[in-house]
Amino acid sequence: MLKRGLKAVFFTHLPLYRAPISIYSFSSKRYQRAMSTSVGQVTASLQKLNLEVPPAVEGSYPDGNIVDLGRNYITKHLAELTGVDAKIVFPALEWSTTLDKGDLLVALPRLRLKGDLNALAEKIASDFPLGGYLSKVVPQGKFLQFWFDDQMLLSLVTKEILDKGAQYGSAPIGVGKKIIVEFSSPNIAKPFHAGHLRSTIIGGFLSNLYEKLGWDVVRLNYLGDWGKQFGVLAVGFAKYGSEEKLADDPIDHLFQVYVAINNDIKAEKEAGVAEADSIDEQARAFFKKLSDGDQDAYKLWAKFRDLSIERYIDTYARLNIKFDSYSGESQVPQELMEGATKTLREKGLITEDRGALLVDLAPFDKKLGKVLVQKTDGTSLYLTRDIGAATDRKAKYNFDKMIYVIASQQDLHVKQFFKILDLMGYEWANPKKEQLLHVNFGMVLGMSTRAGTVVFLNDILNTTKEKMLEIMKRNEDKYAQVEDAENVADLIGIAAVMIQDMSAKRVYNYEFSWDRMLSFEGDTGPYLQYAHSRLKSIERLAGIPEEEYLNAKMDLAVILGNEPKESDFPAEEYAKELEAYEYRKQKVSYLVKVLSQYPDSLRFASKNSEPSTVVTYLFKLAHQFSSTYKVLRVVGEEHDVMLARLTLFACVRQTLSNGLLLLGITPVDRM
Ligand SMILES: NC(=[NH2+])NCCC[C@H](N)C(=O)O
Repeated sequence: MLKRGLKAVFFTHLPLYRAPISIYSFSSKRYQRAMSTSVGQVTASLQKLNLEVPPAVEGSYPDGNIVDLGRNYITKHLAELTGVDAKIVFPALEWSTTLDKGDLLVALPRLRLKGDLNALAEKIASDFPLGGYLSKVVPQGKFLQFWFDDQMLLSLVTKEILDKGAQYGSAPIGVGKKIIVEFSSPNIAKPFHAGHLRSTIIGGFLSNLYEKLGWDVVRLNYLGDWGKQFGVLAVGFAKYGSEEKLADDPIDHLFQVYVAINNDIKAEKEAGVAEADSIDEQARAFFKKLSDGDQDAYKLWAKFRDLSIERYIDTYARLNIKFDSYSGESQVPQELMEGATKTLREKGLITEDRGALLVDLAPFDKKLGKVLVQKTDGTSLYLTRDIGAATDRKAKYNFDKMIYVIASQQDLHVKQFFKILDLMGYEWANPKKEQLLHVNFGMVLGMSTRAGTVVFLNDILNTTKEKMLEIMKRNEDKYAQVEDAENVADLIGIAAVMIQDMSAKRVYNYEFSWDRMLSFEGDTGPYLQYAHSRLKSIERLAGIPEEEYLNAKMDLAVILGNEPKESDFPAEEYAKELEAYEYRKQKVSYLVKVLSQYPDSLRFASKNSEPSTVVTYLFKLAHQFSSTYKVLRVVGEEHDVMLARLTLFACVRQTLSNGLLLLGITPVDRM
């Protein structure tokens, strides 16, 4: 099953680097605090390498991001050579689209320079001090390409990765700020559908990401645990419920009960049972009792909820997700919803229609239309509960930012309640403040498990695991060697589901395909897991203690081996040797470049709330590793060469591991 033929793609595309200032927006005081602990370390490394310490442009983070260090260096000298302010130069330094176009580039028109820019590009390129940071500056029309010095990048990046370990890539951007990430939010007694799956995966990732960027993150699950459906469930439970089954598997049992009683409701409707005697009426009456605070009704409801949550906790743990709060629609204080309608009324935004209360949003935005905020019987609505919940959270947590991870199908709903909060006059709901954010996503097409209906996340994960085990068993010899195959299958399966979900931009729909996602070839979760386990095995097979190789001196000449000398070879062979050497050199150089880009990729991902940015990065890293490893063997080389190569691959493994964990995937060491 474990094919060696991993695809070698080395010119994968990177997103263009744009307007970096906004993603680093933190006050300079906070920045100073964050910087004060680590500036010494970097300065020391730079001095050792005889590199000048360029001034840190506000918003750069040279300690945790070597590319930023390079940006600062280029900014300083480009500002000097052109007379353009550093504040304009820094954000104009963009990522190159491919690794063969250098590391950073600048379009001179972006510096607002006038005159013959082609000639100016030539002049700057020839005057630019390389200073140990750069190997060359190449003019390309009105553009300048900056190439980092390979040895500089190798020394600084590997040191950075080894020093920071699991923290490589993090930056104190959000220190002192609080963010609420609301995600997953399934409905009790109803199926856990693809929308919940995606919300769980994307929300889990965003929470981890913000944490890595220094934010204080509150993970919040807003359960669908209120509404008439609980009346239906209570009536159903009296008829079909079993305490034993409830205790054994509450999520499944409640769903079965819900299905059974809904069938009865349907049958009643068809038979034309009188409203007063119907299940529907009993359900309504139960929910009314519950809303009015009846103790017995409350106890039953609380039991359903508590038992369900207990199960949720275990399943989310399989995905390394732990919620700080299981809130829900039931938890929204009545006063807050009443207060909201009162405020809206005072602002003259409420219209009444036969006892129901409406807000007309059309004058502000045609597409938002008219919305119901209170029903005739006075009970609340999904929308009103969201309004109340948001104000409640602001009071409780005083967040600086709140993200809702909800499917695109609810775009309108979210726009409506965001608009109402804004109309109510809350500063934090003002769209200009960008404190409320809806992270939406497209649909999953064709998802079903073996059992048919997806009742909860567990079903999806169990089915994936079974399928993964089957695939693993096809290779008997390999399978016999895997310890704890069940667990490994589970972890690879989870990676398969997650990577499939996060590979493309989140707004797109995708087709759920077992075959594709479980494949070890192509850009899949199993492929990334395989890359990680291979990296682990390199270290294992070398049989050298970590303490020894993690202190190796990272010398490019040692890693590459001696450059072939013409005198040592017959002419024909020499050409071949030289070509192989150059190829190896390019591979290593690109691998180090990719390693250095990890911190940037996290910041891009946070800017657009886009997990695919990190997934794309990890594939690029895995491909680059795979093609480099082919020409850079470890075992059998001289000791110091082995040590240096091991260190390089250890850095790749650390970065891959950090990225996988960030996505919510536990990397496997053997498979
Ligand atoms: N604040 C929110 N409305 N969050 C989304 C809740 C999703 C809802 N429980 C559903 O399944 O559709």
